[in-house]
Amino acid sequence: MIEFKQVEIKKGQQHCHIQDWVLATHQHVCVIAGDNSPSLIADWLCDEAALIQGEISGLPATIGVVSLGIQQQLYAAQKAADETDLTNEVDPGSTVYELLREINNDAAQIEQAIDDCGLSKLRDRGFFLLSTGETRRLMLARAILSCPQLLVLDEPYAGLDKVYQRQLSELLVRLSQDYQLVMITSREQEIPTCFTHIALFDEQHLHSSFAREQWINHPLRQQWQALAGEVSQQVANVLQQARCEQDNYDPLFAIYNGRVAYHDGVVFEHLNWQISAGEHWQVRGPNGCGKSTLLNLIFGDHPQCYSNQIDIFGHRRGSGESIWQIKQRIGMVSSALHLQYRVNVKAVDVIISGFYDSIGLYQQPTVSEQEQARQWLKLLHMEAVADSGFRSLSYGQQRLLLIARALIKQPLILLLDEPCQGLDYLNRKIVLQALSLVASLSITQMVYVSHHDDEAIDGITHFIDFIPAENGEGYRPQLIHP
Ligand SMILES: Nc1ncnc2c1ncn2[C@@H]1O[C@H](COP(=O)(O)OP(=O)(O)OP(=O)(O)O)[C@@H](O)[C@H]1O
Repeated sequence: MIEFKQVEIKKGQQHCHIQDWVLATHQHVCVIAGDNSPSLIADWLCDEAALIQGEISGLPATIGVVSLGIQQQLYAAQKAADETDLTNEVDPGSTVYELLREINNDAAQIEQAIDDCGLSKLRDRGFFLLSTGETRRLMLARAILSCPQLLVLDEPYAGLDKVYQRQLSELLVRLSQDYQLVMITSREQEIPTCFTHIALFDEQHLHSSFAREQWINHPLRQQWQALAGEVSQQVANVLQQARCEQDNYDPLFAIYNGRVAYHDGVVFEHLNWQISAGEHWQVRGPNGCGKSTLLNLIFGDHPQCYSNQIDIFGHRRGSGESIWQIKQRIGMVSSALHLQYRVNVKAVDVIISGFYDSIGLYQQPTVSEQEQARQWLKLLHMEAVADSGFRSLSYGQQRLLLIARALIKQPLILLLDEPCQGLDYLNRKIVLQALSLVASLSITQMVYVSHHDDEAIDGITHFIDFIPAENGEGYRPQLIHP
């Protein structure tokens, strides 16, 4: 059995306190939290956080960890190995197969992990080219290949499409027969049957642990739900008050016969779509169908922007428009942006950087910009970390800052590519309810991506579904609207 006694784990400004916690060998524990503190356990297991007090005993010799923190580590290692700055080429990163072999050389075990995690078509694809869900599946395969006795999974469902969510649940049930599982999750709908116990964390402390059946009526759950309603309303109020006169465009964006393809095949084609005034859209479809690609075509960051016929805010893309003026009217939150945001500027400056569309802050902000950023920190209950470095914060706190960064400039279009990834139970509820208010009050127009049914945003009535093409080559869009 694993035992925590008077433990305090610390990383930067984050703490996790566990007075007394015993995980019996037969228990599979699901951790739910009102903050990101339990992620520090995963961080400590990867030498990314320090045990500054107490004792943790009974840990097995091999432990596998899947977390967004570990993914950031691998991204940093791959970037460090990237020497293309010298050669002026784009580095795809190590291939999926190389990254699996790095963990375990046994060919049969690698094949099993490839099969379990749906990586067979991706074995030769470079790390930097993988989509969000493809990267998550790679991280899971690496953890399984370490043959762990204990598997710690921090938000393993984040980024997985519906098919792989189901496959992961089945896989966890199978793995639970051989390994002990600890899963940190903000998604109560997605707790596989093999989890027998729940541990609740609140305000950086282990609050309680109990049998799974007691969760649904737990008082803390009701309390969090009420709090989420209150805070999300405050967020919507601030956005509504700050609203100023903006130019009107109709449509805001249009793409004609859109197509994206690489040397190894088509991602999607035949996309005729526009965002008309007042519409909010959700883009749906399996991992790798081109959702993030489409959002990057809107944002202007995709290399195939100019081989497509695109109109944005009344300009034909590529007709001499100022890309910065266009970007100023678009807010973006995505995992790719999160991974690229590797500078260690102060939390308050991360929010201000939204005004300048920069990663980091290189200009002297105005007094009004500074005041607005402070107001956001207050709303997010993050005033205490205003001057802390971005990198010293938890993944979820970083994500909240990036959401505020996208909203602060009152964009005409808000691109939200799985915005809730990494948020804890409470903040996920706050962000989703706030976005529902933002959509129904038409404060900005949204293009939203999520794979999770419980992350629906009220007010979104228009959908693009990417479905596999009949000829087996890539995906075809299907537009659904009232
Ligand atoms: N340079 C490239 N060469 C080949 N394939 C690429 C390249 N860049 C991206 N891809 C592939 O394009 C596909 C679309 O990627 P995209 O990130 O848009 O998918 P997605 O629908 O957002 O997926 P997810 O649900 O996992 O986030 C992926 O299969 C990705 O691996």
